[in-house]
Amino acid sequence: MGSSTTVRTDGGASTDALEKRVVVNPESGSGDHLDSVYRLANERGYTVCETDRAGHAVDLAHEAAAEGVDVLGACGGDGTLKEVIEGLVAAEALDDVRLGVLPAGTANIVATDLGIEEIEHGFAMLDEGAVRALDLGVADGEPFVKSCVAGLTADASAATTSDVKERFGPLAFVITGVQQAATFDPLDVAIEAVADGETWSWSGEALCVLVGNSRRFTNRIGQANVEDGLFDVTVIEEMPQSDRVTEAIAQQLLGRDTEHVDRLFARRLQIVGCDRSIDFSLDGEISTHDELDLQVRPGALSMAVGPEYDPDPTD
Ligand SMILES: Nc1ncnc2c1ncn2[C@@H]1O[C@H](COP(=O)(O)OP(=O)(O)OP(=O)(O)O)[C@@H](O)[C@H]1O
Repeated sequence: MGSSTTVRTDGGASTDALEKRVVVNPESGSGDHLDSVYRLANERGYTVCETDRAGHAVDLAHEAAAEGVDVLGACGGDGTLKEVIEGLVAAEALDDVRLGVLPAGTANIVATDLGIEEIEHGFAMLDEGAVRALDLGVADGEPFVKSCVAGLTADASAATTSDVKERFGPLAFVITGVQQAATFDPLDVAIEAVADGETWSWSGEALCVLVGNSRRFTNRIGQANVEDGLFDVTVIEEMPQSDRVTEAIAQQLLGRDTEHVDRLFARRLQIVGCDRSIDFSLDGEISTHDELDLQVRPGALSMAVGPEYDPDPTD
């Protein structure tokens, strides 16, 4: 199967003859999904491979590709999906595998963005739903689907407890971020972005740089356009403490542009830490870099989506 735009919708060829597998993280979310995953997988002709440690889904996805699996479910949260994609990238098998997320994590942000409601729905969409060619983000060779975040929110996302994540979902990161803002040391960064042949440069003190692939962070948080070949980039400048909560509320809840927030679209982006290395959160996984080069691989993922998925969400 290639990565053409809409590969198949309801009523297309049956998946019965295809090799189908699920990679499942038994520990993700509330950790009580394994029985139903085995039952559904059995009913639908999928083999199941369980992870037994962090990072294991990378190897299992790589093996699945090497063994000729055509349809692959990633069952867990955003971290498990990221690892599965990493395995497919390493196996150079993105073009050969139809991928689906079977949400069993805590926040399940990517599943929500793709309109996949829960595990059984994920199986149904993987077997019978539409498959779209979605952009993949790559940061210094490492793939990500949802976002790459530098600064305040990277700290916040590492510090956010699963209890808070469970209660507030995507807003948890913002809430924790605002709580931490008082003690946060801003980033001294230089950013260079390219879109449509034009270069945009910014340097100065920022609270955070938010690079969304399937996710946007400003003008109401939610799904970004994940088929436009562009990142949705937000730079939140250092600002007086008194403005922070007001601007967060204006951006997140009221969907307004504000003075200290810059937003642009880019297909390539370089972020350099000028006075120290920067912590980046790549789909929730933290790593430290002096500089990071981000690129979009347009339409690289063939992913099953649900009926609520919007190929072109408008502001
Ligand atoms: N068997 C395992 N034991 C312990 N950790 C595991 C195991 N399998 C995977 N992991 C790790 O668990 C981490 C969290 O998984 P995941 O992100 O899928 O779930 P979550 O954090 O509950 O959900 P979300 O990311 O949607 O909030 C991942 O970083 C993954 O590497």
